[in-house]
Amino acid sequence: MSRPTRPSPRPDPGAVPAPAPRLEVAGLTVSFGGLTALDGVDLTVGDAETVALIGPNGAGKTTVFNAVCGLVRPTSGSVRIGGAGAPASATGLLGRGVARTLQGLGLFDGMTVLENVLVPATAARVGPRRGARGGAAPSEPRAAADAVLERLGLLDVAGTPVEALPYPDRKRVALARALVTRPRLLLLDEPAGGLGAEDIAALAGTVRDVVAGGCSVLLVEHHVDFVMDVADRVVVLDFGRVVASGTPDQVRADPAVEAAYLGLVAA
Ligand SMILES: Nc1ncnc2c1ncn2[C@@H]1O[C@H](COP(=O)(O)OP(=O)(O)OP(=O)(O)O)[C@@H](O)[C@H]1O
Repeated sequence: MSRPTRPSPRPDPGAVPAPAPRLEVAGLTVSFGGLTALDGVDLTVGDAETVALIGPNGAGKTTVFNAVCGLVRPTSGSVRIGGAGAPASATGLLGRGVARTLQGLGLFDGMTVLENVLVPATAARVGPRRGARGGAAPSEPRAAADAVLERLGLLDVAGTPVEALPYPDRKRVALARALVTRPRLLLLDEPAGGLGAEDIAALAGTVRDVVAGGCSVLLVEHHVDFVMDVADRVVVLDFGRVVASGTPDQVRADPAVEAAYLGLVAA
């Protein structure tokens, strides 16, 4: 005897749809000629969440960032920021509330600390889509720049040419330049690289403050202790594939991660 079929539930027309994740990467594959740099990567970053992307050199971490920023085109798969496709320009990213720091810092030598930080603050104000991300574009670039320099302890060197500063201070300038636009999604490429223990502890505090303010963070980092300290979730890449993901404790205990990465770091 066949069972009576249960009517499928009808969608509730009054239901509020769940908000899209701040960042959703689905099935992302990127090939450079014959080299598959990313192979079906899935990754999400929720509201006010810190996700770390780790893996050995060449695993594909920076390529994920570049795809999120629209700098490399996916061979297949998708990148969605707040539910919409990745913009293809720097001002488009600013308008969507995305900011990024670079491994190589990318500061403008010959310009002061303040001038460096004013560049995106001004662009966020005059960009074509200001306010499109929900209204956080700084209304007054100078005030926004001063506020972020004070927050990061850089006010005293605001008038100093960036190239005259020691490396840890230049790294903080790069972070200030990203934070001045009050991003909703912050991409940090090796933020702890080249820093000593004291600066790494300060950086961890800044990341926590930023997240407490509602920003989501995706970071690429080789400094495992820093990652385990600040990340809510960790995604491990190896040869362009996700080999593990979970809380820091889950990932630390995963033998595949030990084999692919953590063992190498400890060695
Ligand atoms: N524009 C490009 N053209 C050709 N190959 C590239 C390009 N960008 C990256 N690759 C290759 O793609 C692979 C992934 O590189 P990617 O820089 O994303 O790795 P990564 O995990 O960020 O490494 P690292 O930790 O050293 O920064 C590497 O084999 C790299 O040589």
